[in-house]
Amino acid sequence: MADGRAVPRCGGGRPQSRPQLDLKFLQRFLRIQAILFPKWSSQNVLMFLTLLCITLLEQLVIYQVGLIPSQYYGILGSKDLYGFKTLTVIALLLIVVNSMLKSFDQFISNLMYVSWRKTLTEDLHCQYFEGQVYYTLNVLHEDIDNPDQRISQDVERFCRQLSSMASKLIISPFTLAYYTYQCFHSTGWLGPVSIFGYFVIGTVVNKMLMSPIVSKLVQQEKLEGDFRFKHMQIRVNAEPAAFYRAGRVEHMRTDRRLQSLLQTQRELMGKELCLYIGINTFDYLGSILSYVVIAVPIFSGVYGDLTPTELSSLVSKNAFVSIYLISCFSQLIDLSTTVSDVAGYTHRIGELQETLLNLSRKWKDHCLEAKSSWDLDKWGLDSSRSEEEMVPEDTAFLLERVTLAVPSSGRLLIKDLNLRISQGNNLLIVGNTGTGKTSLLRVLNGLWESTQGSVSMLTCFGPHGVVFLPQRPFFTDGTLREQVIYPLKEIYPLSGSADDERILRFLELAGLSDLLARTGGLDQQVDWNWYDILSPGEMQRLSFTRLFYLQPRYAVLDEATSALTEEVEHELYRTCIRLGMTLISVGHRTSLEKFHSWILRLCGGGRWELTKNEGTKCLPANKEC
Ligand SMILES: Nc1ncnc2c1ncn2[C@@H]1O[C@H](COP(=O)(O)OP(=O)(O)OP(=O)(O)O)[C@@H](O)[C@H]1O
Repeated sequence: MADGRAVPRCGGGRPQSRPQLDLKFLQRFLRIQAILFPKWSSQNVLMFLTLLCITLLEQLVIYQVGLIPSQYYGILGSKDLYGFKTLTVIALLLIVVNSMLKSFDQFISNLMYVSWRKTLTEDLHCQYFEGQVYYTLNVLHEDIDNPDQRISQDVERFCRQLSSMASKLIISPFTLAYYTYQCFHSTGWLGPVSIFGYFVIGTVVNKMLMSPIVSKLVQQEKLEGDFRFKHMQIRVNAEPAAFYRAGRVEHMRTDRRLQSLLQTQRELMGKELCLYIGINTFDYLGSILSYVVIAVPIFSGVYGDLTPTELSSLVSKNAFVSIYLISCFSQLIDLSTTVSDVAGYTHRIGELQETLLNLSRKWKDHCLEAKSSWDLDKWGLDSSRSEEEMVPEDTAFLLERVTLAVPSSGRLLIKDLNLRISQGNNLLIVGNTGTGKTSLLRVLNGLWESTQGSVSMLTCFGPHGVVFLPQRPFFTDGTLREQVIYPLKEIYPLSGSADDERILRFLELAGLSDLLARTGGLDQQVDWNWYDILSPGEMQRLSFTRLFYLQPRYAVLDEATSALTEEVEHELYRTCIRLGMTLISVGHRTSLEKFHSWILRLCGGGRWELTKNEGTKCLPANKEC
């Protein structure tokens, strides 16, 4: 049996279409935007307007700062001391205002980043934690890799990059419109048309250069997740690895993942190099284009009647507006690397959203079909069940001709199983390794679907219904009380000292009285990992304390005493029965048989045998077992 430190695999990843800057990207991007901006709330509008005002002011100040050098030339040339002092004061003021505006611009972008990250992550969490979606995604589903990394790191980077572009994107329509008008005013249609044409060419070239970057970035993020997962695996399994003296082999395997990540990063950099060359070429060609725009009317004789002085002043004026218009476009083109990053993260988040949506839809359909109480949000407090749904009163599970196979390989585990689990009829499930004992419990729990037949759970989860103790004990971070009452969020049904007394009594019954001294109290915050400080036996005892506390009508125990002695097992089982629980156990020890009135033996290949504990009672279809 694995201990609770085992972590799920990072996901294989079925081949997906190559992520590109295509329609799929646009769909995914717009879907994310719909989450970030569900409506124009007052907060969103205020943030947008503030950022717009700041960036507009910034542009104005930058323009004024840009004029200062030429004013200095004039003042110094005419040796105007008063003018020099005044201009210096103005320059200092403008610099202070400019730096403040820039800082506020950055500050607001950062606020937007936090707000977007919150909104997007919470939205993903809603779907991820709905029903058993996180289980299906991490344990059964292989469509996408590293969902944890997508929710944490990819969302973070997406929001960071998007916020860094925000102010430039917000201001660009205004500056483009203003300088296009100015350019048209100075150069006629030739200036704006040639600059816009140049921008279109630059965009097309950049798009071609960006597409391979997007797919490489998506690949790099997957390898980044796999590398981090490897470290997490070592972190949570440090002790077993150390027992094996596995440092060298783990070093080699971790390095292998690192090498593969670095190789992809190098390839990504190679592709980015082409994009950088494209961007820089566009920037420098743009500066020449402004003079080409001016040169055409000069050489075609449009300004033939102007004197050289008039012509140079006209050139200077026209060059300024066209250079500025080109620089507005260049700034947009310079965003190409950020846009390709955003596109990569958009694909990864989009894939996750689609998978989550798909799984949560399936889960809802499954719940509707099963008409069961598998909705854990109503944990133990399910009052929505109608009278008819509760019948038969004493039945917890009803299985009719259930066939069960391994989801990934389709290997047959159980065929045509009929079973009614009712109050007072304790059932022991036995069988060789891999015959499907835990899988049957997964089906009872609703984690796996049966291939054929119907499975009905006619009770709810929690104190009034059924509690599962999984094969791997699970502990969350938190106090001793939080471990005992898990997964209830607050104490139930008693409060205050009465609840404390119950917990202390059950800790004693489970043989864990000393744990209270170790933690320093029920509500003492502990900074340790429960898996590191408890032995496997203690973990199982603590799981039983939880069971005693919740005191359900039905307890499903998957090898829950495998790390304990037969005497301790005897005591724990006796306590469960004294507390009125009906037990469904999976186990290998014959010592367990005396607590169960029925024994279901799984024989592999779909065969099974159900016997009353005093004498064997084989069902005809399976009597060859
Ligand atoms: N998430 C999974 N994906 C694919 N196959 C799985 C998964 N979980 C279990 N299996 C396979 O299903 C089969 C039945 O597993 P199950 O855990 O039910 O065995 P078991 O009878 O409880 O064994 P044990 O006595 O060792 O606990 C095994 O062959 C196992 O490898």
